[in-house]
Amino acid sequence: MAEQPRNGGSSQSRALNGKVTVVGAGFYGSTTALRLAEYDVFETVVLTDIVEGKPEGLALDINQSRPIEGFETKVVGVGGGSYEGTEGSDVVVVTAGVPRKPGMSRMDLIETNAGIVRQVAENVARTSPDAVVIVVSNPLDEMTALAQLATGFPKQRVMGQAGMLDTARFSHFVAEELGVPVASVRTLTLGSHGDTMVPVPSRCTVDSKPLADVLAADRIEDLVTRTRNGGAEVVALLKTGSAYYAPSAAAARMAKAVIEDSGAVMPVCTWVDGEYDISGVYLGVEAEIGREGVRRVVQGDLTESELAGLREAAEAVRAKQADVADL
Ligand SMILES: NC(=O)C1=CN([C@@H]2O[C@H](COP(=O)(O)OP(=O)(O)OC[C@H]3O[C@@H](n4cnc5c(N)ncnc54)[C@H](O)[C@@H]3O)[C@@H](O)[C@H]2O)C=CC1
Ligand SMILES: CC(=O)C(=O)O
Repeated sequence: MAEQPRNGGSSQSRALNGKVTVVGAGFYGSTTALRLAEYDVFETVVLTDIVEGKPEGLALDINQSRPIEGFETKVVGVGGGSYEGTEGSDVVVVTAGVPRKPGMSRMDLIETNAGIVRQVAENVARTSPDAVVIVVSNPLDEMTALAQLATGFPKQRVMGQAGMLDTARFSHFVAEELGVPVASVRTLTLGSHGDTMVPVPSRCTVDSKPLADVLAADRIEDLVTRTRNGGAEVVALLKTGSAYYAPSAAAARMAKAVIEDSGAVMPVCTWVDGEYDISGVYLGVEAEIGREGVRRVVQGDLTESELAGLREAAEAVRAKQADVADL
């Protein structure tokens, strides 16, 4: 008997809802589009790029996997920098921009990517004025602030993806270290997607036990450092380009939480206005995500040193975010 598609070939389709546009059909954008299509939640995933042919080809390729994987979401590719077909998107994921090379910091990308993100944001504001925007281009905290300025959207409708990824890396490292299922591990990272990232060991558990009860302090510190350098570790191994499997999983989950209005609480880069006594800055904190973007920032307990780290991160990114308006 021939292999059946995942849905068993049923002609009954589930209710699909809304449109998500992924800007940038590189490694991050194309894997995000694939994950979003495979969720089978959105009606349409639009993949766009300045390059002609690549998004169209990737869309055709993903669509041809529909009978095998059993999803009904359709992917549309739009090249040449056009936004035709993206109009009225509910969610836009901005992956356009250059990735870093070995030895570069995310901040080394700021001038090049600011020009790209500004141009993309202006097009998004014109074509999808009600969208929730999820920025991933680096340097993340600064590009998120720039996208909000350039779209003019309310701050809760523009957020950045970093904390989900950094948290996932931390969880993976803890699970590997202890030889336990990743599902038994809960971790958290806050702060910036850069040197002032704040992994939060006091909020980490393994099978509901505090991490400090199951792992020695010096090993926890090693994993904190490895998490802070998680992106650079992959860049050094790849030699060209940066990570995209874990990053795309993180961005796709955020987009899904928006369209499903799920209220999921996740670490994201969002506008902080008073929480932790920090104000007026885009920063990595936990937030409840729904159809309107960030419903609210969720303030959790932190130790004194973790709180000091978060405030330090806020000051570091505030200074850079103040400059992005001029880029
Ligand atoms: N926030 C995070 O956690 C992470 C962020 N990143 C960042 O995501 C960005 C993309 O990474 P990759 O996909 O690996 O790079 P890539 O080089 O594979 O793809 C970037 C794509 O953007 C396109 N592009 C450039 N200018 C554009 C414009 N004006 N409009 C539309 N498309 C445009 C390029 O043609 C290219 O296809 C980088 O800035 C990278 O640093 C990557 C991983 C994690
Ligand atoms: C590229 C990047 O930001 C990361 O992998 O963390």
